[in-house]
Amino acid sequence: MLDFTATYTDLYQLSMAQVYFHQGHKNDIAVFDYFFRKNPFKGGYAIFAGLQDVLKIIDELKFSEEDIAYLKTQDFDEEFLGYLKGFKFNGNIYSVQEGDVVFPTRPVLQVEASIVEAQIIETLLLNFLNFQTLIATKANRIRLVAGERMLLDFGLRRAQGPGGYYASRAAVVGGFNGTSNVLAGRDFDIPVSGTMAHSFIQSYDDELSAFRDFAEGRPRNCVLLVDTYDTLKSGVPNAIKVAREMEKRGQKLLAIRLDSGDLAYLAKQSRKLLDDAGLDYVKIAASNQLDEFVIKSLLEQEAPIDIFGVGTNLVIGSPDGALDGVYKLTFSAEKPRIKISESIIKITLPHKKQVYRVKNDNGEALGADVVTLAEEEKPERMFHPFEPFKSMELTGLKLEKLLQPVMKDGEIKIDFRSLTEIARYSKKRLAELPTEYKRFNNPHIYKIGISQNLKEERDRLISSFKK
Ligand SMILES: Nc1ncnc2c1ncn2[C@@H]1O[C@H](COP(=O)(O)OP(=O)(O)OP(=O)(O)O)[C@@H](O)[C@H]1O
Ligand SMILES: O=P(O)(O)OC[C@H]1O[C@H](OP(=O)(O)OP(=O)(O)O)[C@H](O)[C@@H]1O
Ligand SMILES: O=C(O)c1cccnc1
Repeated sequence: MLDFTATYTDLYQLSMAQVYFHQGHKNDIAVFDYFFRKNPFKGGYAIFAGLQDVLKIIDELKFSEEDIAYLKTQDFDEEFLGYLKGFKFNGNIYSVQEGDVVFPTRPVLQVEASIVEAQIIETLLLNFLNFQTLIATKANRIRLVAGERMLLDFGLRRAQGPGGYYASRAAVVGGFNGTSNVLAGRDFDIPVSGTMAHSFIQSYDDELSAFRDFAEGRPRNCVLLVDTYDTLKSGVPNAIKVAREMEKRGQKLLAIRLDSGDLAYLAKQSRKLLDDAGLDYVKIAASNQLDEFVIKSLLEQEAPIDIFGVGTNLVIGSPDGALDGVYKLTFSAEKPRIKISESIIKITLPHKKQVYRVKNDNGEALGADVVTLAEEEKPERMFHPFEPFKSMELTGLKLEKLLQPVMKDGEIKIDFRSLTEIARYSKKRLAELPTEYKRFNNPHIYKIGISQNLKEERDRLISSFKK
C-alpha cells in the first residue's frame, strides 16, 4: 500500500477546517453523503469499489512532521497546527458493501464526524472511491460480454501514472482474473500473469530461437507472441514446433498471443493450425486496444479466443475517464442542511439517512432503492424525488438495508474480505439485478425513491430557504 498522509487533500479543506477550529465549530457533528449523479459509460449501474483501501488509510491517517512543517509555510497558525499534529479521524462511516451494485443520486456512503474531521477526509475519499468505482464498473462491463473467458489487466503502462496500481485492484472487483502488474499482485493478492513483448523476439536473429529460449526459461505458463513477423506463416508454425519440443520434455505450451490484425480471422486460422497439429489444449490469447465493444464483436464473429488482455481502455476508464461522485453536507450543528440548485436533480437530500433495496420474496431486486431518514421505520410507499404524482407501494415487498456501520468512533467495524470474496459478492449482487438494467444500449433506468418523511423534510427546507 502506498503511504498516504492527511495532506492528501485539497487546500480548501484545511482552510475551512482552520476557520471551524477557531470559530467554535470544531466539535459540531456533521453528516456528509457520498453519491454520484450519472452512471458511467451510459450504463445502467456502477460497481462500488475502493472502500477497504479508504478505510485502511483513514484508520491510520495522520499529519507527519514534514506535513506540519510544510503547512506552517502556507499561512496556518500554531494553534491549528498543534491540533493537526494530534489529528485522528474519530467519526463514523456507514456504507454499502464493497462490490455492491450501486445507482446514481442516492447515498452510497455516509460520513458522520466532527465537521473538521469530515472535511479533511473528503478529497481522499472521493479520490479513491470515484476512481476504483469507475474502473470496477468498466471491468464488469467487459466481464459481462466475456462470459467465463479469462480476463487479464495489461494496463499499468498506459494508466494515469500510479493510478494503475489501484486500477488493477478495481479490475478484480469488477470480475477480472489477473493482472500483469506485479506490485498490485503482491499487495492485493491478485494472480499475476503475462506473456512476452515484441522486443524479446526482435532481439533474436530469428523468431524460432526466441520462442525456444523462452519456453526453456519459462516452461510453466508459457505464452508465445506470434505476430511479430507473420502470424500465420511464421508465428503460429514456430509456436507449434516449440509446443512439440515442450511435449517431449513433458511440458505444455499454455497459449499463443495475437496482438494485431483481424483478431477474429487470425484466431480462427490459428485455432485450425493448432488443432491440426494435435495441440487443441493450446489456448489463444488476444490483445490490442480491446474494450467491451470489440470483445462483444469478436465473440459474435465466433473468434475462438480464450484469454483477453485488456490495457488502456480498462485502466483509464475509457471513454469517461472519471466518475462524478460528490460529497455533500446533509446535517451539521444539530440541523439538517440542504443545497438548493436551479437544476432540480442537484438539490441534495438533507439529514442522516438509510437506503433500502426493494426486493421480491425470491430475493430478486425489483429495480428500485428507497432513501429514508436514518431513524424512521421501513417505509410503506416510496415517492419519486421530484414528480409528485409518481409513487410506488412497498407493502409486502422485502426492503434490504444497505448502509451499514463500517467505522465507529474511528475504528474499523468490518472484517476485511479478500479481493476474491469481494468479486464473488459483486457477481452475486449483479445476478440479482434484472437483465434490462445491464444492457449497453438504453438500459432501463433504476428507480430511486424517497420516503414521505424525507420528502416532507426536504420540501420544508426548500420552502424555508425560498422565503
Ligand atoms: N475482427 C475484429 N472485429 C472487430 N474489431 C477488431 C477485429 N480485429 C481487430 N479488431 C480491433 O480493431 C482495432 C483496430 O485495429 P488496427 O487495425 O488498428 O490494429 P493493428 O492491425 O494492430 O494495427 P497495427 O499493426 O498498426 O498495430 C483494435 O481495437 C482491435 O482490437
Ligand atoms: O492495447 P492495450 O489494451 O492497451 O493492451 C496493452 C498493449 O500493451 C502492449 O503493447 P506495447 O506496444 O506497449 O508493447 P509490446 O511491444 O509488448 O507489444 C501489448 O502488446 C498490448 O498491445
Ligand atoms: O504480459 C503481456 O503480454 C503484457 C503485459 C503488459 C502489457 N501488454 C502485454
